[in-house]
Amino acid sequence: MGQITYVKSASQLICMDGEGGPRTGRGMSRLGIIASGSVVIEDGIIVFAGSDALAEQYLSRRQSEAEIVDARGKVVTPGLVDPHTHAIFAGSRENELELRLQGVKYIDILKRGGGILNTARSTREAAEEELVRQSRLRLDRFLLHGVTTIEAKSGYGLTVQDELKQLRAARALNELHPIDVVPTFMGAHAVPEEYRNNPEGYVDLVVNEMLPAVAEYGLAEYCDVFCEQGVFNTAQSRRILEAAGGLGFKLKLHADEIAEGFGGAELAAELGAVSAEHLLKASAEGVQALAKSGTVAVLLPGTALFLMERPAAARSMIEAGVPVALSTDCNPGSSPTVSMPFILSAACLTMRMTPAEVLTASTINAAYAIGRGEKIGSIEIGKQGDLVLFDADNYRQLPYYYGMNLVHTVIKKGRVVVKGGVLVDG
Ligand SMILES: N=CN[C@@H](CCC(=O)O)C(=O)O
Ligand SMILES: [Zn+2]
Repeated sequence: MGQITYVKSASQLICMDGEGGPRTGRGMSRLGIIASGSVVIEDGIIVFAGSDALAEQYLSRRQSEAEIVDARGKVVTPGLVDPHTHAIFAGSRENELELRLQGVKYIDILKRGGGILNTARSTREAAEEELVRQSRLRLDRFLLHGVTTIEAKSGYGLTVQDELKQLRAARALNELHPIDVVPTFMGAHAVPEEYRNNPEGYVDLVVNEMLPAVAEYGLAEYCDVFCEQGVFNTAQSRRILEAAGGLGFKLKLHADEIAEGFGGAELAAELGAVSAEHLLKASAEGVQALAKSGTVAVLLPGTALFLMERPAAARSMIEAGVPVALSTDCNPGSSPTVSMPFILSAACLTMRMTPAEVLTASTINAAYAIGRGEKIGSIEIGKQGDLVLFDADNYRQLPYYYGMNLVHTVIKKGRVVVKGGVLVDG
């Protein structure tokens, strides 16, 4: 008999069950709510989800003692999934907030050698253990905000050795922390200072040395590129992503964040990328292309807010049939937050997504954005036992109480890792 966790009598159990594949259109509003619902997890896997009465019947047939988690008065959702982070880094950049408040543009800070290049300096300087130490604290904070899986990109090393170091840190954290970390190689995050006058030379390095090394050590599942005016153009992005695809990486793209009509969404769709991310300035054609290719749009309303920019056109994307996911974009420059609950509020308030849509976008659709839709993102038999218990009467309160953390309990693979809003030791 296995280890059983019995999450008992939630006022609302948000199952997100029933459909294979990421949700689109009206499907994003179907939450699969069970009032007075319970979940049974055995050896980390969900073995029952349904009404309290049926849960009692189910458990009466089992011999094992169950650890009971009282969910009365709580909303229970799948563990939140953050499908776009740059969470493995050293240092911080609060000085840039003040620069931007004075009117300096984010991209101009990068062009002056700050921004991503600033974090690249501190990340290169940090020993691997120090990188793990600083990032681990960030992962603890993610967990306290109900996040049980994150994607994490490299891209603050920008040399072969430092990119590998960052990805090894991600792997170490995946092993030592309850949060699952899905690694993405993003050597093409910025052109480092030593290649300032030879950007093509840096693209050669990414293609000929970094990608093969990352593949050889099995350090990343995805490859991503910052496809943007003044960073990597569409031809360079295509070259890198095609090489990555040839080595077996799945693809992501930072697309259409800053420049209007740069063609990032179109490129992501054409290359069959799993996700296209940011999309603040995506063209109408680009949005149609994403709908056709089934590429998940990972939207980052916190970043738009923090950069004081107009957010992505989530409503048009949902109407066009694009599967939409949400993310913090946790990074030290454009979005220094780990709070998915805040992102849910921001998505409602700045992009007019509904409370039901933002829950779908931060669970099942976010799981599909990182290729984990069959394993996490919903409360269904056979899926991983990752759950969050919120101190709320109903799911609409989650984005409503903005800027508040209502997370009470977090369960990862059947184990209680946050209780009463506090990390559980061990
Ligand atoms: N835009 C590119 N990359 C990150 C920001 C990284 C940074 O500023 O350190 C983003 O997704 O927002
Ligand atoms: Zn990003």
